[in-house]
Amino acid sequence: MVSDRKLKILFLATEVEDLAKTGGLADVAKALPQALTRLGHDVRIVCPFYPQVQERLKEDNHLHSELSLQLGNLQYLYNIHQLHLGDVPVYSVDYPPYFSRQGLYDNGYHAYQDNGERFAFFSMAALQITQSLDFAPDIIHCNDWHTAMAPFFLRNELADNQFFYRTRTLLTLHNAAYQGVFDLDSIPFHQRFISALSSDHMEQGNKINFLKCGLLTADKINAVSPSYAAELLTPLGSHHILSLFQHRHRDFSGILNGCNYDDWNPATDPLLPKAYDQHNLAGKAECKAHLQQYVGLPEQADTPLFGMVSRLTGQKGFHLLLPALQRFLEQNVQVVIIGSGEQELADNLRALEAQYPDKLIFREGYTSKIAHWVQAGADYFLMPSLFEPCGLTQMYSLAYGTPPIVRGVGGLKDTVKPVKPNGSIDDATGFVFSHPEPDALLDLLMQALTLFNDAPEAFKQLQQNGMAYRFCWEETAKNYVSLYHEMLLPAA
Ligand SMILES: Nc1ncnc2c1ncn2[C@@H]1O[C@H](COP(=O)(O)OP(=O)(O)O[C@H]2O[C@H](CO)[C@@H](O)[C@H](O)[C@H]2O)[C@@H](O)[C@H]1O
Repeated sequence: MVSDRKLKILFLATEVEDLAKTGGLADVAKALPQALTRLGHDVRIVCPFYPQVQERLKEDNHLHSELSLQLGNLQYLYNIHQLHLGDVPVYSVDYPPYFSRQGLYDNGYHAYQDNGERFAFFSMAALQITQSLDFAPDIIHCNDWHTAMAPFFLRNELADNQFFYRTRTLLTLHNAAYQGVFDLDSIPFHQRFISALSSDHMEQGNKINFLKCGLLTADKINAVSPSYAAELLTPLGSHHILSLFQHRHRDFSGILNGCNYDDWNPATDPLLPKAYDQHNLAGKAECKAHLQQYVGLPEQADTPLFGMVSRLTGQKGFHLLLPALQRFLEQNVQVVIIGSGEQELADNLRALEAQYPDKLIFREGYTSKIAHWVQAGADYFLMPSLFEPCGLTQMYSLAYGTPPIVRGVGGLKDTVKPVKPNGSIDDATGFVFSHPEPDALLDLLMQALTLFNDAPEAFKQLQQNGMAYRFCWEETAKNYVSLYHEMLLPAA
C-alpha cells in the first residue's frame, strides 16, 4: 500500500505552460505539479526567467532575492522571482545573459551555442535556490536533458551535503532523442565537475552528454508512456543509447501523461466561437466554418477537414505526410497545418500549399488560440509520428471530437483505440497505422475519408467514443506519487 505521507517535491523544468512554451513539456510542467498539489503534496517549480515570464510577473505579486553562485572561477549573481501558477509556487531564475532571449533554446534557426553552460548553470542554481529557501525536497523531479545535470551534481559534488541527505531524484524522459551534447570546453566551469566524468557520460570528441549524465545518476527514470518506455529498451527505439537504458532497466518505468481538461474542453473553452459537447455536437460545425473562414478555405460543411498542430521536426512524420498528402489532396478534402520549427519542412509545406491553394493551408507560427481552433474546427487530426513519447495533441483532439489519425508508436499506441481493418467502430477512437510508409498513411486517410463521406453515423460514434475517454492528470499524479514513494529512504 502506498504511504499517504505528503511529500516535498522540487520540479525542474525549462518551460511551463502559461509562462513560456515551445511544446508538450510545458503542458506537463504546469498540469502535473498542479495535480500533485491537489493531492496535498508541497510542489515548487523552478524555471528560467525568460522575457515571456517577465510579462507574467507584472500581474503577480512576487518576492525577489539575489543569490551568488561560484562556478569554477566564475561568479554568477542572479535573482529569483517568485510567482504562482494556480496554487503552485514558481521560482524563476533570472540571469539575463543566459535567459533574456526571445527563443528558449534557439534563435529560430540554430540552437544557442551556449546551451550547455546555460542549463548546467540552471540546474546548479535550482539546487542552490532550494537550499536558500530551506526547502529540503524529498524528490527532485527533473525533466529531459536540460535538467538532467541536477542528479549528476547531487550525486557527485553535492554528495556530502547534508541538506540533500534524504533527497531522491527522478528523471522524466519527454523526448530522449534530444540529449544535450556539448563540447566540454564550451562550458566555462566544466573543470568543476570534470573529475566525475567517465567515458560513459561522454560522446566522441570530448563532448559531454547531459542526458547520459542524468540517466546514470538519477535514482529512478521514467518515460511519459509505457509503450515509449518499452521502445527505449529496443535497438530501434533507443535513440542510440540502448546499453544505458538496459543498464538502468530495473529503475525504469513508463507513466502515461494526462490531459488538462480545464484548458482543453470544448464545452467550456473560451477561445471557441461556439461550445459543444459529446451529446450535442452542433457547435462543432460552427467551429469548422469559423476555422475555414479564418484560414481562407471555402466554407464547405461536407468537405472533410484534416487538421494538424505540431512542432515542425522529423519526429512528427512529415516525410510520410508530405508524399501522402501530395496524392490525397487530389480528393475533395481540406487540410490545415499549424506549425513552427525546421525551415526546410516549412518550405516543403509552403510548396505543397502553392500547388493546392484551395485545399491546403499551412500557417507557420505558434499561437495557442489557433491550436484550439484547429482542434475544434477539424474533422480529423493528423499525427503520423515516427516516434512519440506520449503525445498530448491527440488527447486534445479526442476531447474535441476530432478523431486522430496516428502511427501506432509510443504514447499514440497507448491512447488511441484503432478502427478495425474491416471498418467496424465498436470502441474505436481513431485510425492507427504501423508501417512508416507514405502509402500506409495514404490508405488510412482514404479509409477516414470514406467513413466521413459514406457513414456519418459511424463517424459520429467514433467522435463520441473519443470524447467519452478521459486521461486524468489525477491518475497520472497518483502514479508519480507511487513512484516517488518507492524511491524514498525508509523513515529514520
Ligand atoms: N505551432 C503550434 N502552435 C500552437 N501550439 C502548438 C504548436 N505546436 C505545438 N503546439 C502545442 O505544443 C504541445 C505539443 O505537445 P505534444 O505532446 O503533442 O508534443 P511535443 O513533441 O512538443 O512534446 C514532447 O513532450 C510531451 C510531454 O511529455 C510528449 O507528450 C511528446 O510525445 C513529446 O514529443 C501541445 O500543447 C500543442 O498544442
